[in-house]
Amino acid sequence: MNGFVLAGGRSTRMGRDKALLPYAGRPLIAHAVDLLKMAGVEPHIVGARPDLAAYAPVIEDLHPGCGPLGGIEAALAASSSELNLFLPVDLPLLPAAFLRYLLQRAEISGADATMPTWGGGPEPLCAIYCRDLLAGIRESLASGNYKVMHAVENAVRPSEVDLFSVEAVAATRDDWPLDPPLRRWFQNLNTPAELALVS
Ligand SMILES: Nc1nc2c(ncn2[C@@H]2O[C@H](COP(=O)(O)OP(=O)(O)OP(=O)(O)O)[C@@H](O)[C@H]2O)c(=O)[nH]1
Repeated sequence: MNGFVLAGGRSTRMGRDKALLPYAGRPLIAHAVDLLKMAGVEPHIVGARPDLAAYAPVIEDLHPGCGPLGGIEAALAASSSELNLFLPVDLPLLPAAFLRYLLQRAEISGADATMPTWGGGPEPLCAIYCRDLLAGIRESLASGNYKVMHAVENAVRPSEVDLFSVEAVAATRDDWPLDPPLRRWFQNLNTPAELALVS
């Protein structure tokens, strides 16, 4: 299975490139690529980032400037896998055990999209998408709608989206790590203040 770190963002809120931002002594991109490897998927980086090629093969967006949806399009277009795991570059506290669960869940359910919700909201950049979503995603891009959630809903029938609550699943599992605590797993680092909170 292929895994993709979305790394083509502009990091305007952080004020410096998030992919190369040091966290626990290593750049965020290194954490994200290692997370994919620990989950057992083949890592790739998506975005106009030839400077990150030492970490994993880089795939450039086919339609730059469309945000993460442009990265998802390029990844699905290049992928040889039926199922594809996506991760943003700025979630260093997410445990590999959760990604392994996500993969297992997608393989068992056969859903076209497998997506966690956390704190009541969907996490469409930390999700598994079937390659067949490409056509629907391209329709959204062509119509100028770059919202990932909208594009996924457009690309699949609701019955084919497996949207599940991380908190509800966590309550049933005793093999998920307690450190970092669940409330921090999806804490993405958008601003210097958010970075300071986890440093
Ligand atoms: N491939 C690709 N990835 C993107 C693009 N825009 C954002 N991303 C990635 O998507 C994830 C979430 O992006 P955000 O943090 O919301 O956006 P950002 O542009 O990095 O940061 P801001 O400029 O502060 O909004 C990050 O991992 C980004 O690197 C894009 O145009 N192409």
